[in-house]
Amino acid sequence: MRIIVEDTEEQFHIAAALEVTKQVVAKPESVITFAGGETTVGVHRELAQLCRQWRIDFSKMKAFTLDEYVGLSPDDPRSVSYRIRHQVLNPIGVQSDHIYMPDSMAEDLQQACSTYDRLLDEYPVDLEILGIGSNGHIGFNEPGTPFHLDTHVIHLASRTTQDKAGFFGAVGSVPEQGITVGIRRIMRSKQILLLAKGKGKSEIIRRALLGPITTDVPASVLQLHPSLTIIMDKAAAELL
Ligand SMILES: N[C@@H]1[C@@H](O)[C@H](O)[C@@H](COP(=O)(O)O)O[C@@H]1O
Repeated sequence: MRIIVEDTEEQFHIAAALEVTKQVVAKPESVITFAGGETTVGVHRELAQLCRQWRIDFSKMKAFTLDEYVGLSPDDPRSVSYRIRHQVLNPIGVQSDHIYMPDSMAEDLQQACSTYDRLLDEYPVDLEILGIGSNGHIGFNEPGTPFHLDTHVIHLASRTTQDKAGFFGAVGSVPEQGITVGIRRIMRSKQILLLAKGKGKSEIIRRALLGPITTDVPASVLQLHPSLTIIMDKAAAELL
């Protein structure tokens, strides 16, 4: 496990963006999974900036989204897919036919999960970018989710619904379900980049990295990954 702690939020964004850039410079046809949430917004901004500044070619890479709210279309500005495409994938010039997302509008969600798994089988992930929920979730793998699942549909934990209430305007407006790449598949990626910033993540980061490996804290499974990098700001790392 490689741990990088940056003094400021700005340095955190730059360090994380550089990590992604290094991957693409070393292997232009990389397959990368992107995560939504507030943590990655500044990282995506920096990636777009690095791309503009250094003319890095991201056009050969393939991008997957880690999760999505069930019932939100990719054209809905609140969807994970919309935000990731507009924050980062479009600005860095990832080709639209190189962008994959789970079909969270499908009538048959199980089928949508299988389809996504087949795509992920076809394009093994080089770098998985993850945030962490305040309850330890990665993607939408909420506490209690078995480690052996591939892409699946879950009910959001009440803690997650509360955390996302601000973004959606009210608790009642947060979708009840999510579709997410499962932990088994996350663990198959060649490299994992876990990102955390802010004091609000410090306790769960301590439990995830130093506590027992348990489904109660889904991110704790990452301790078992052979190529895990964690980038944090000082506030998120303060209890380590
Ligand atoms: N499912 C997403 C995760 O992919 C994200 O990493 C996490 C942290 O979100 P935030 O960065 O807003 O704290 O929660 C969300 O619900």
